[in-house]
Amino acid sequence: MDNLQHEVVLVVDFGAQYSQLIARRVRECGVYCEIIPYNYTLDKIKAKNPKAIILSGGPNSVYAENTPSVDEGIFEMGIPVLGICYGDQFMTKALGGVVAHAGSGEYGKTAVVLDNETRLFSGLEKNNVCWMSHQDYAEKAPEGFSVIATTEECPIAAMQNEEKKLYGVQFHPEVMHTPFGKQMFSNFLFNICNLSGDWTMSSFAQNKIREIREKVGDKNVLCAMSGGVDSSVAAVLVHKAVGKQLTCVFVDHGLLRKDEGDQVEQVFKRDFDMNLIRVNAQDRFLSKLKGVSDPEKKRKIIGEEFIRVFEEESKKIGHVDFLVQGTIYPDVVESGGTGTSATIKSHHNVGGLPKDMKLGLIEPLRELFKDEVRAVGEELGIPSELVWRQPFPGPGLAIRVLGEVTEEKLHIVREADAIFREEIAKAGLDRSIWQYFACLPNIRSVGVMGDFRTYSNTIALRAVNSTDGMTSDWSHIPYHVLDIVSRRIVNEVPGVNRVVYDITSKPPATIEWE
Ligand SMILES: Nc1ncnc2c1ncn2[C@@H]1O[C@H](COP(=O)(O)OP(=O)(O)OP(=O)(O)O)[C@@H](O)[C@H]1O
Ligand SMILES: O=c1[nH]c(=O)c2[nH+]cn([C@@H]3O[C@H](COP(=O)(O)O)[C@@H](O)[C@H]3O)c2[nH]1
Ligand SMILES: NC(=O)CC[C@H](N)C(=O)O
Ligand SMILES: [Mg+2]
Repeated sequence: MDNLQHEVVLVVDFGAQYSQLIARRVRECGVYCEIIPYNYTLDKIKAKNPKAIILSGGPNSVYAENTPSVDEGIFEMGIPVLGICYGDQFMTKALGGVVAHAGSGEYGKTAVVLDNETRLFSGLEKNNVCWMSHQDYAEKAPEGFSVIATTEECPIAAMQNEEKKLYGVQFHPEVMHTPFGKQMFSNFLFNICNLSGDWTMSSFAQNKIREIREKVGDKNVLCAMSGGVDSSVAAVLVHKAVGKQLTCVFVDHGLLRKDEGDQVEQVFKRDFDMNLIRVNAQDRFLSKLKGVSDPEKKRKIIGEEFIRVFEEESKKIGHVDFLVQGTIYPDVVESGGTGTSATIKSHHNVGGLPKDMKLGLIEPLRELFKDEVRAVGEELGIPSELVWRQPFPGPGLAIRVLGEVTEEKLHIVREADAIFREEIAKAGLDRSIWQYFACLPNIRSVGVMGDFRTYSNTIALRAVNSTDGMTSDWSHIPYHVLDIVSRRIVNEVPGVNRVVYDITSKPPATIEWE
């Protein structure tokens, strides 16, 4: 993102589970926000010209050895700093206060008394509820700080030094369970930091288009186009920037849903005035995946094979320098790409990329969450049917067939998935469920059909609600819909005798099974 264009707030990530939620809350207020790892140097931080810094929570204790710390020079930059939980404890210790292990921790919803005469809590109810998750606490605030919130267990639930514009809260305003969190962020950004809120999707799109045009010049660009939301939005941005220098390449890797290849081609030709090449690469992907059952290996093989296809296509076009991908922020976070987050799974387009790649990458959506991508899509006038299409992962059915991928298993999961999608649409639920699909868990079990014993496959159905794919709840599909889906799958898909419904949220599970 070009920092010169927007006011920027930085979130220093101390390894919290939900640093990205802090960034979301800030962006929801119309302020651009980026997450940086705690070991960023002061020079690098200053180069981003932040208007404020927020310190995240984290699993460590500040009084232990070798715990994450950020350059304390940030407290001297003259910009407002807000510490959250571990971030609050870090600030307390760094500025001469005392942090200790509390007798008992506080977890979950907690009653809190706020000083609503302060700028941070202005307009809020004095007796309020916040969400806590800590076992350490600030025993003594640093000099110059006053206490502005308390809970029963925590004498310093929030503190401030107005003169230095430093603020700390022990609770988590970024989670929905702190109902006043959003207002508190807004108070911080607008009352305290005096920001204007200049982050809008239309300014984002215009800046990106200009940036891409400058970067590409008169070179040629190839766009990895899946027919999904992210790559469609990325392609339209790049097309607006460089027009005919762009060629889109859609790879049919044999891991697509039923009839998807033809549908993508049709929709693309109908809705976009761009060049599209469809590459039929079913055999080469399947042969590379033969005998491989480890999910991370599968992802990396697919990621690499995608790039090899793009490289071959770019040679055919001649003089292609850049590859556009619809990579979005959660792909980067989950692939361990922010520097502090753990690798959950290597998204084929980030952690799965080969090291010796020759094409330069253009990823205009790399900092955006899914809902923001959709907002950009609407801004650009992309048809809403496409903008609101449910996500489909690049490695496709290969990560929905657990274990080794074979033609036969792909056929089973593809047919089951088609039935599930058809019934969801019939029930009018296709817009209200964020993502829904069938998966083949590689389990066989005993059944009885027509008086015969069967020993066949289980299909697992998964349906979730989410806004950005980072967290999700399983969706409460009515029983009568599940009932018809189950009966149809067992009756119509040979090789299946059992259907189960996945009722885990994310976390602790993930949306896809691999
Ligand atoms: N079959 C494919 N052919 C070409 N490129 C692909 C294909 N599948 C995925 N990609 C590339 O990988 C990127 C990431 O895939 P991902 O599924 O996250 O995004 P998407 O398909 O564009 O959107 P959605 O999340 O809505 O499915 C895509 O944006 C695209 O650049
Ligand atoms: O393009 C992609 N390449 C991948 O490798 C990949 N893995 C997961 N997903 C999609 O990301 C969202 C979050 O999925 P998980 O909870 O399974 O991590 C869900 O929407 C998943 O479908 C992927 N998309
Ligand atoms: N959520 C957090 O940031 C926890 C901070 C610290 N580990 C504590 O237990 O108090
Ligand atoms: Mg996709």
